[in-house]
Amino acid sequence: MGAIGGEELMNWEKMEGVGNGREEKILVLVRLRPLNEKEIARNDVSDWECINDTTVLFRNSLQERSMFPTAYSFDRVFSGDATTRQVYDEGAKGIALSVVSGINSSIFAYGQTSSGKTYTMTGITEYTVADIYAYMQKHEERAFVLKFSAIEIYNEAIRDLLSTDNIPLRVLDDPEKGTIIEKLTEETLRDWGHLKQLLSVCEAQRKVGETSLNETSSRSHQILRLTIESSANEFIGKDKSTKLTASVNFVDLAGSERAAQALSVGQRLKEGCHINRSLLTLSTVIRKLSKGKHGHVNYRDSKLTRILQPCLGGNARTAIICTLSPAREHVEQSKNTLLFASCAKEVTTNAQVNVVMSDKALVKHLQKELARLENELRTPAPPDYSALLKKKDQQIEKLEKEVRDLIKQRDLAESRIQELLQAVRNDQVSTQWDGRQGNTCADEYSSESSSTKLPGTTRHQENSNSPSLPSRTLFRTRTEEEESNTVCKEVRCVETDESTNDQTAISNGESESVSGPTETSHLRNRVNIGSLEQNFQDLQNTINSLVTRPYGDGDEEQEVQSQISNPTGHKLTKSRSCRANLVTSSSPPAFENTPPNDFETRHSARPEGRKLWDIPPQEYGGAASGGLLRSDSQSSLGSTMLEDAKNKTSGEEDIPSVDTFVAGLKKMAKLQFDQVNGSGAEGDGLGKSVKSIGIDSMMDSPPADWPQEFARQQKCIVELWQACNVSLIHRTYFFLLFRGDPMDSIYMEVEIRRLSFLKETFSKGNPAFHDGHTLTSASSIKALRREKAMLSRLMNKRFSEEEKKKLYQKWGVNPNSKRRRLQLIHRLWTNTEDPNHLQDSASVVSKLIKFSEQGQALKEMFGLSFSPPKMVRRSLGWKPSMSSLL
Ligand SMILES: Nc1ncnc2c1ncn2[C@@H]1O[C@H](COP(=O)(O)OP(=O)(O)OP(=O)(O)O)[C@@H](O)[C@H]1O
Repeated sequence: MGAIGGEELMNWEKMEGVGNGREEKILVLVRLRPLNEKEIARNDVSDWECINDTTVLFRNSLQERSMFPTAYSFDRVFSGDATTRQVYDEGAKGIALSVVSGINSSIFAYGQTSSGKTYTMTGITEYTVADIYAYMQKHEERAFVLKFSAIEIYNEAIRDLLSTDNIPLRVLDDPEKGTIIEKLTEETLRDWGHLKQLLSVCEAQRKVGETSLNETSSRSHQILRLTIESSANEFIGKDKSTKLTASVNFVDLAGSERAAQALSVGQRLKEGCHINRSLLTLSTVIRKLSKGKHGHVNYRDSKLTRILQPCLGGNARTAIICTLSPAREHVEQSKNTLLFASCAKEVTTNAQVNVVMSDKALVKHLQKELARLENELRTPAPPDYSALLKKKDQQIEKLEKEVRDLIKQRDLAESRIQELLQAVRNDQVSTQWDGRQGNTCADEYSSESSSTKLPGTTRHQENSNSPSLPSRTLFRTRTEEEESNTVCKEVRCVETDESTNDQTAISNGESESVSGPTETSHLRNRVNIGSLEQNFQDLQNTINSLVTRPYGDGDEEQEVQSQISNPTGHKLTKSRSCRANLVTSSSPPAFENTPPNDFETRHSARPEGRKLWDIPPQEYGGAASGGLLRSDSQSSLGSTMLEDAKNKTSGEEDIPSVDTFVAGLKKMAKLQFDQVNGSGAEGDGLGKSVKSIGIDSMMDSPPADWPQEFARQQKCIVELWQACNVSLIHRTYFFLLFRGDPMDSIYMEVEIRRLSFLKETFSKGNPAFHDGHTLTSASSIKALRREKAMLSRLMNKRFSEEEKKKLYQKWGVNPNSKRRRLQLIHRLWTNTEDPNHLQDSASVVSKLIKFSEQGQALKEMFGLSFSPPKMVRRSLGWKPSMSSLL
């Protein structure tokens, strides 16, 4: 038995330059076994030849596949006549004996079944242990403790080979020790004889079975672990005592096999599957590690790799002995083994000397470290004052700027408060003045008992053909002076004449329309309230920004806020018309508990039991783009085509349906019809203004030069659409439905007047009120932008790639640009001069919203077409046909 001396070991370490935490590659040895008796008996020949100490050659004597031999190089190769002693001495010894220097080490045997793994590992284990004992004997100055444990992994279950229990053991992750096996027996060795006895126990316990390739085939992976702890005798029990501790693993893997070759069935087949699977995981781990330690390595995919993780790229020195069978029938398996060996030689490990300090030594070391740190703290490095000063200066400068900005904002807020107060005073004065006139909105609310016949009724009374309207009185139930000194009026409108049969005027939730001074005054009040709301909103925005400032002066903020919330010492309460603006407010406004009045109870504008801020914005008329108005009621008119249009347009993409559009048109026409007849509803700034700019002309028959007039009106409408940011879908519906028929004149007129009013209102920066919701220039732009985005999303659904390509080309859009679909939509309806552009725009949008272009047919379906008016009387000529529509 060869022995190793301490000096020899130390020399070897110096020579190799390892053991101090440097990386080294796994040592890969290849051992070719000689042909066995069976193989010789069947005249098998070996195609493998070790041409030198490091190269093995595959020489295919049959030359079936390649004319040329293949050479494989490794750290060391051993031919069939090499002994295990040679393999140990010239290969594995250096690695195995690192353990005595406190370095973990592992020796693996890898190869196909019957290639000689167990044969080799038995010898290697024996020689290593013998050398370790020899080393211990030569180093009496150190005290050694040897511990031994042994496991086998059989069918993915871990078994303690030193225990007769067959209970599988669990693998655990210990934060300090890493992967450990729970309840594993670890025997402290008494002597070499004791170890020999334990090794024979393991051999007896290990699962071995007969296969056609190996009579004593190992059916499990075996890991024998020898742990050596050593410390110098002179320091034992003393402060300076340190201990070296390391383990050497002897790993005899189960052999890879082909079920067909091993003729495996039943239990053997099952074993073979587990063996091959865990070996595959080992190969994968090795392959990944051979490419560098980047990314995830699947150690946890098998118990084998999980337990051997430190040996594979961790804190250990590792040698792998790859065993080959020379027989021709095993060529493929041998090549696979060499492939594994080639990968393994690229894997690096990082072995370190494992020094364990005694508790006393550790305390001493820590005390020393603590003293060093305390010393550092006592004499800190001088700070960089100039850099600190510079930083402080910058902070001061920033804060000064913030203060200047805040002062500016405070001044602005103060001036807005003044403006608001002035506006409120003016409003009060005008209300009082209007009250004296007896014809104003304030007058309408002035007395519960008085019943005043309105001047606006005169016209109807003159007209004997029209039914006379009932006299109505609108009255105010409370004012700010009378009740809560509110700045905005809390008003409600009720009919005094409950007995009247005429409910038409209020059936839409609208108030009575009157002309003359009453109308003017009411309108002025509305405008005043509208601009007050705007002021209030602006003011609130300013307040919000002031309140959220990070460096605000608390007193200043409070002062501003108290001025805003109580500028006249009164509590600010918004009128009902202000409520929509308060929907976004986080706290409920002061009228939260105001019960619905008679008017609201009877009409759906404010559902009972439901607060106004609970109502979703769309119920106020969500399409605030000056175009389509949403209608809850769906037209019963329709055919398959209409239904189709409805289903396709009002569904998934939230496209207003064509009947919603038609309902809006009809409503508008009805409103204007009522205006002209004096029986209509008011309460809508838009309707009133339309009337005030001369609705009567609508009753004229279409002019003789109607085609020219139609072109002029259409151009005018298209320009107004653009100016008022009208919905593209509205434009498309309108454009496709009204194509120049003389009967279109009424709708054309209505559209022009509506849009002219909107344009004028927007140009003054005022909001327009319509159908219970507020339209502003900004809100219409926003809504249009939303609609364009929605249409652009539909491009992919409605057009094929080819069609889209053509469209991009036609509309001058770069087909490669990122936002090409939106760019295209943005180009639609922009050129108001070019009829082709308009027609093309309508075509694109109609396809996107799946709207049929059969305008005339649809018009008839919706009842938008009517007989040419009989112009008997200017004021009545179109009324019968119009009535039939409404
Ligand atoms: N180098 C060698 N010289 C002489 N005989 C050998 C050599 N290697 C292996 N043998 C013999 O070959 C047979 C199979 O060897 P061994 O059991 O070690 O193979 P194995 O690779 O461990 O197989 P398995 O994976 O099936 O357990 C044994 O009888 C063994 O004695």
